[in-house]
Amino acid sequence: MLFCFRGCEFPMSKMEKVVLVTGANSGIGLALCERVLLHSSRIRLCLACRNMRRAEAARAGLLVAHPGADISILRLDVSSVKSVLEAAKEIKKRYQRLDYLYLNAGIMPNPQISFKAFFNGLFSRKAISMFATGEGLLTQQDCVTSDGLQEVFVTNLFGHFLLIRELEPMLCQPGRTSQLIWTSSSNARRSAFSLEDYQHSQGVEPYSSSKYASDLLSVALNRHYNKQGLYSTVICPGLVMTNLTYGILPSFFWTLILPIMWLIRIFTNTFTLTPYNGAEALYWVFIQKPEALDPRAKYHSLTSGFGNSYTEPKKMDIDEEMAEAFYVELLRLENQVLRNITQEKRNSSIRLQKAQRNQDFIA
Ligand SMILES: NC(=O)C1=CN([C@@H]2O[C@H](COP(=O)(O)OP(=O)(O)OC[C@H]3O[C@@H](n4cnc5c(N)ncnc54)[C@H](OP(=O)(O)O)[C@@H]3O)[C@@H](O)[C@H]2O)C=CC1
Ligand SMILES: CC(C)CCC[C@@H](C)[C@H]1CC[C@H]2C3=C(CC[C@]12C)[C@@]1(C)CCC(=O)[C@@H](C)[C@@H]1CC3
Repeated sequence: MLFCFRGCEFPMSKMEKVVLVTGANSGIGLALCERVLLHSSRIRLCLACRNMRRAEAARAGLLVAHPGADISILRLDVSSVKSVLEAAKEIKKRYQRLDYLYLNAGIMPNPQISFKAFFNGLFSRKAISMFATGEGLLTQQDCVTSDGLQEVFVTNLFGHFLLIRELEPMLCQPGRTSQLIWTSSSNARRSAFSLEDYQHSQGVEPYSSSKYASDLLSVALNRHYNKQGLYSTVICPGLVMTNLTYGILPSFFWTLILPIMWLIRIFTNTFTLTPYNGAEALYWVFIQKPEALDPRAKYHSLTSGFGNSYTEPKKMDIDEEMAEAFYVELLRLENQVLRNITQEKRNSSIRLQKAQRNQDFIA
């Protein structure tokens, strides 16, 4: 099918926008896919997930409601450098453009609630903000990946950074804009982050640190890439019932206290609760002109006491110099991991040659 555009004819497929969502097989990512498909049938959607069985199930579910939609799946484990490099290669092979890259995959491993802090906070002036941000209530236990990186840092931030860097030529094309949209959090806190330990190997709040890191990085990316037509935005989905929150407290408990949470919603509009409501700001950003978005604002999904969803920007607590210094550190780390991968490849090819020689000798 041909489509007329400014006097020249392009095949329709070239006009379709490409949307890639990491961690798209459940929760907020999946709800976003649903909303994007409801908005337009003329998009090419790619679900980038670490588990192909779950990805296929999500794709099948979306196709039931949107038969004929262009939905593909891609293997991507953002915590593995090798997987990110392979996925980037595959994306470049599959698509000629990338209009929206949703950096949504995220983890909060082994969360522990401080009930003492919760009850102290409940009877203080900070009660509302405690419910909105979860500040001081949660700690996590992190671990180190086979690449030698802190798991929360690499999953929530660095794997995505590598992906952006690998896809740079696709994302920065003349005469066209592309958008990066980070699923950050109101739990992001400056005091949980330190430039000296940006992977948060020493602390107990890697989640908060990684989300603050994504806020910093987004500001730096805008500084470096806006001129090339690439725009970065951070959003917070609010408190949403997903596998992530079911890791904090069991799902039956959340269901049990649902009436209490509806009540709390009267005081804080951050209890979006459903993935559909949580995806509000991610979708809102999708339908905006990227140039019109504030690079220093976080866009929050909010839901009123009556259940109406809307998006509101709030200025972030970001220092430009710190954002820049962090960006430089990430570039350094990128160099280091890429060098390691090259070395590993060299070593394995030497091992292969050795094995071949041994084989020839035995034979
Ligand atoms: N729920 C909430 O209240 C809030 C969530 N967020 C953020 O929203 C984002 C989505 O989380 P949410 O929908 O809540 O939770 P889910 O657990 O439902 O979704 C997380 C998604 O990320 C994927 N994922 C995790 N690790 C990796 C990895 N290494 N490589 C690729 N994919 C991975 C998961 O895949 P798999 O199914 O295989 O585990 C899943 O698809 C996260 O970044 C989270 O931090 C922010 C604020 C509040
Ligand atoms: C609501 C109940 C009566 C009691 C629940 C207490 C806590 C377990 C929650 C209160 C605020 C919640 C919260 C989060 C997790 C669960 C709470 C601490 C998050 C930190 C989850 C992940 C995010 O990214 C944040 C936006 C959430 C902020 C609020």
